[in-house]
Amino acid sequence: MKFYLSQPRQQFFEYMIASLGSLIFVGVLIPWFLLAFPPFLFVFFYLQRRYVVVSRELKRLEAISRSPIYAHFTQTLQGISSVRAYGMQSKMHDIFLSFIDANHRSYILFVHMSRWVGVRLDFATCICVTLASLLVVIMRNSISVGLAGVVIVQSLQLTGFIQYSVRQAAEVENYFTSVERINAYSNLPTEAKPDTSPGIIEKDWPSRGDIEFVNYTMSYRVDLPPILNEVSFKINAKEKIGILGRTGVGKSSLVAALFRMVENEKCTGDIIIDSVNIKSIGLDDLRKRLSIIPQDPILFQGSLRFNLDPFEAYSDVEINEALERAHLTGKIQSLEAGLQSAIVQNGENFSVGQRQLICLARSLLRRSRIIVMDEATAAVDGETDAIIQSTIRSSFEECTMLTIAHRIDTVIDCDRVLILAQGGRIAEFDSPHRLLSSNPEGIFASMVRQTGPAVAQKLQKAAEDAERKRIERKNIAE
Ligand SMILES: Nc1ncnc2c1ncn2[C@@H]1O[C@H](COP(=O)(O)OP(=O)(O)OP(=O)(O)O)[C@@H](O)[C@H]1O
Repeated sequence: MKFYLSQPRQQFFEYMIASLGSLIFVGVLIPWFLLAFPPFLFVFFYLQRRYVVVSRELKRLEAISRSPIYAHFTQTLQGISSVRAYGMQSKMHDIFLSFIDANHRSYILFVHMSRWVGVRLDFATCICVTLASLLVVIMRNSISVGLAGVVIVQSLQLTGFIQYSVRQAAEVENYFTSVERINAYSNLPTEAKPDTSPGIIEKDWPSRGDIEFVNYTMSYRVDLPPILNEVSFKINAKEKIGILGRTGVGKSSLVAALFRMVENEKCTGDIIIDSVNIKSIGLDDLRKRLSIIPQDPILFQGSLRFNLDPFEAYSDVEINEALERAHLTGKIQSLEAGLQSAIVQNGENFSVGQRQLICLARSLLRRSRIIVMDEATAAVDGETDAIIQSTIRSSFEECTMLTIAHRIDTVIDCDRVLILAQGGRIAEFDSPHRLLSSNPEGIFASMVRQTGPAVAQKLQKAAEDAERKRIERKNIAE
């Protein structure tokens, strides 16, 4: 920005002063030139105005059509293994070329426009210099040969300077489309303000961890149909809830609603956590108090320590303890720099399983009362899944947990499973054992049956065991 704005401006002033000097010089020697010059000035600026009106729009179109090229290129690189696996190389190549074509349509017109104005400015310059030369010839008796030469050179310089100034002024205006784009991005509608919520929530909110959805409806945009439809259910503190449903029924949307990721006029109803309506508190407050271990674990470029504790709120001892509970101590000890080890963009120097465990350690460190796992073990091997499950059982006993699962065995020992059905409504919500025994024709029972007789039997046994343990725990607590 500095380059585009300051350099042309500085040059513009330099050239204006030089042009003025030349004009005064030529005007003193051949005053008739002063009369002939203003129409040329008018022609120069007329051409500039005509040029800018079109070139500015072309530059804008060129800039807008350039972003998809970079985005497509980056996305293709990131997903190169999937592109190769599905044999989509030529399709991705064709899409890339179509983006380049779209960009070049405006770019070529922009170059043509520059030539259009260039030819006309050159033509006007030639006429102006020819006129100055003619005036010198007419006045040959009153000025010396040397001065006549200087006049022609100065008039050449004068028109050259003015032509250059006209081009620079147009360039500045064209480059301002970049400023306009930055402005457009900074004025995009943002999510709700992350203001704090003084007096509404306690310092340790949510201290119990019960969650209630009351007639909650959610649409991603006002012009789209609702994904969640008048959903109402209550999760008690410390309960472990499994969320199941076919792909696309809105399991992740339920989590998005809990974190207030989507808010518009078509999102109605309430979500209450520990007697506080989450609508009434600041986003920062809400999101800091909940933890999520997402499907695609996110790590940032920086040190491992920064990824675990970006706000430097915890000591190394606490961080090491969290890493130990997440079964990561061995891995960290094998790294030369320990907690200061570098993590590259997207954490690609760690396997997906290790990234999941780092996210798990992050949640352990924050000691949130409410933990959400969005198909957290979808992309890990059985061994890492077992580590994660055992860490969850031992470390999150006191937390309310919502687990979006794709494997039924991940949620079979949950206190209750919530089955979402098409149309964004709750089809079933009870303990796995009760759903299997009292509703054998239900969705959950049919999901279990689909795993095959041997696995279904195992699952049924696991559900029974979990139910028995739960009753025992309840009796002890009472
Ligand atoms: N950002 C979005 N904008 C518009 N529609 C969306 C968005 N995210 C998801 N959807 C749509 O909402 C519906 C529910 O998506 P969601 O991801 O919540 O389902 P899901 O049950 O979690 O699916 P999966 O098991 O595949 O993860 C889908 O039809 C999806 O296309």
